[in-house]
Amino acid sequence: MKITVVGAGNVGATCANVIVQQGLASELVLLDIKEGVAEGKAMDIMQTATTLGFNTRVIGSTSDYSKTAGSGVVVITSGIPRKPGMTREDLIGTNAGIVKGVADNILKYSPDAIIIVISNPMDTMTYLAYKALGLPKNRVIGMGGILDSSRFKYYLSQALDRPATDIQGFVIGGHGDTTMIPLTRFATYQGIPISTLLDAETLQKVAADTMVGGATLTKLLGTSAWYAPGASCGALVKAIVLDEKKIFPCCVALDGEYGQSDICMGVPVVLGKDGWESIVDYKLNAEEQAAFNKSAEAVHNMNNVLKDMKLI
Ligand SMILES: NC(=O)C1=CN([C@@H]2O[C@H](COP(=O)(O)OP(=O)(O)OC[C@H]3O[C@@H](n4cnc5c(N)ncnc54)[C@H](O)[C@@H]3O)[C@@H](O)[C@H]2O)C=CC1
Ligand SMILES: O=C([O-])CC(=O)C(=O)O
Repeated sequence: MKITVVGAGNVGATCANVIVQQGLASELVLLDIKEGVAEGKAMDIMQTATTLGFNTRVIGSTSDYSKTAGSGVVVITSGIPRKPGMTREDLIGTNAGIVKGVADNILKYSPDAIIIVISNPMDTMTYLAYKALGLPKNRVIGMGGILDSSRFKYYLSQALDRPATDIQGFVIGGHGDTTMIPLTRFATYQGIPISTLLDAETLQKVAADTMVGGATLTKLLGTSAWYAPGASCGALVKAIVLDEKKIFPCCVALDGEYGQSDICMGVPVVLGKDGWESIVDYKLNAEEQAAFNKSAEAVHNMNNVLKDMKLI
């Protein structure tokens, strides 16, 4: 399958590298507006082919969307990242216009593509892509929940002093410092409920650390993270390309599920060749549903900014 990654910065280039190293694409196009950067990174990745043993053709493009024609999956990472002290929501003024322009161009050349949105504020950028493109809802997916869940499992593994790969855990809701919802009740260590292994105070700290996981990295790095975001996107692409039918929390258009409509938010979905194929109902308790509703209110408020910007 031909895959395009728009934005050849930290996240886009990492994501492209993950996709190529796993042999998920026959051809991968990396596109950026910065003259020569996508071409340079594509060439650099291609020069790992003999060492790592892959045969994907990696092509760089400076703003030439004709090179992306016929892509089956398109990942959108274009836009600015936050700096320490900022929220993801602070990026909307710059990134909304960028995402809208990119999405329009992508659709012209790849009308059948499944779109994965990464640019922040991701829930609102996914909603923008969904509304602006008019694609079937299963073909627009925001990446956030899988990353937040990997951070949740990381913090749980630190608290338990056990490997993160032996831990299951999901984060749903918005992809914001205050809107994400680590589902502590559902977290398990090889089938054992984690609530029986860690005290309530530790669990609360794990949830709080998870929610500000991106901000913590931004403070350390001076810009936001890229290895885990790139790997997370790679896992979503893999599930689509290989029609895996795996469950990942992704930001998708809700139509009554989890009590919300006219919004894109993180819920567990089954991913396969058609994009997200169904939403899994975790049957939230009253407290979890209240948190989900509060999260949705904040996301709706951000989505309304798109109307003020006359983008939808
Ligand atoms: N959803 C998630 O979980 C995550 C989202 N992000 C978001 O992803 C975005 C990218 O982050 P980074 O890669 O770290 O930033 P970066 O600054 O390293 O790269 C962004 C790239 O987008 C390019 N770009 C800007 N406007 C463009 C346009 N119109 N067309 C094509 N390319 C364009 C820039 O030239 C730059 O190379 C940010 O908005 C960040 O907040 C980052 C990590 C995780
Ligand atoms: O923290 C940020 O701004 C980037 C992001 O979404 C993440 O790493 O979760």
